[in-house]
Order: sequence, then C-alpha cells, then structure tokens
Amino acid sequence: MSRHILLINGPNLNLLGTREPATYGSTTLADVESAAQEQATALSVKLSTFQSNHEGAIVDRIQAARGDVDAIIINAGAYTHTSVAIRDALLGVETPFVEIHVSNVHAREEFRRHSYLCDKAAAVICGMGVYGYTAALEFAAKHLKIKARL
Ligand SMILES: O=C(O)[C@]1(O)C=C(c2cccc(Sc3ccccc3)c2)[C@@H](O)[C@H](O)C1
Repeated sequence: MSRHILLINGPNLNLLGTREPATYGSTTLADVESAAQEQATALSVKLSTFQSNHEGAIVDRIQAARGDVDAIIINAGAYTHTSVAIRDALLGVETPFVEIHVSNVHAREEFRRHSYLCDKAAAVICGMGVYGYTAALEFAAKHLKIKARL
C-alpha cells in the first residue's frame, strides 16, 4: 500500500536557516524539503509539502488532506503554542500526525513548553535540529500505524 505523507511548516519557518543559527541551524526550509523528498523516494512514499505564515491557510491545508494523506508531519511553529484551530483541524481529519520542532522547546521560554497539539500527536520530536524532519519521516513511513484507506 503506497503511503502519502504531508509535511506542514508554519509561521516564520520559510526563513529557517537565515537567522539564529545557534537555535535553528543554518539549513534552509528549501534544503529540508529537498532532503525530505529524496528520503521519501527511498522510502517509497509520496511526500507533499506546505508552508504558510497564516493559521487559516494551515487549517485549510489540513482539511484538504482528509482522505488523501496517511500521515501528517507538522512543525506549526509559534501556532503550536496558541492554535486551538490547528488542533481542531488535525483532530477533524482523523489522520495520525507527528509534531516536530527544530529547537528543544522545553529548554526555552516557558510559553514554548505548552503545545495544543502534543497530547494528540502519535509522536513529538524536538531539539534534534533539522534531523527531526528525517526522524519524523522515517517514523511516519515505517512505524506509524496507518489506517487502510477504503
Ligand atoms: O523549534 C521549532 O521548530 C519551533 O516550532 C519554531 C519556532 C520558530 C520561531 C521563530 C522563527 C522560526 S524559523 C526562523 C529562525 C530564525 C530566523 C527566522 C526564522 C521558528 C518557534 O515559534 C517554536 O516555538 C519552535
């Protein structure tokens, strides 16, 4: 059964790699997505990618994934800590998801330690830098129990 995985990146991650390398590294989002596509090919999965700075656009993309993707990998950025709407959208599409953060959010400001997503995530990855995307894709492709699509 071929698998389709959606990688979503949220606000400011389009600027990844351009500033604060000590926190977020120097790899750009384009590099992350390119490496993920190569990894997806090796894993024989289809990978779709999406990035937006807008909460509603992220909600729309999640809703569009219903019945189309087998798993979602999401770095919601700052919306992790604020967005009930993104939480509700993820619950609504009934698709397993992996929450990923480049930085170790638990070693940063208090407000970054709360996630509206983590208790419903199949897995949470943080602090691994951009390798977290690699780990998330491997997990989603190989280890995540995915419902058979009718
Ligand atoms: O660590 C992450 O991946 C995280 O999701 C990403 C975040 C984030 C915040 C601001 C900018 C960026 S990406 C970036 C980094 C440096 C310069 C410009 C953009 C990510 C935070 O909002 C989150 O708390 C944590």
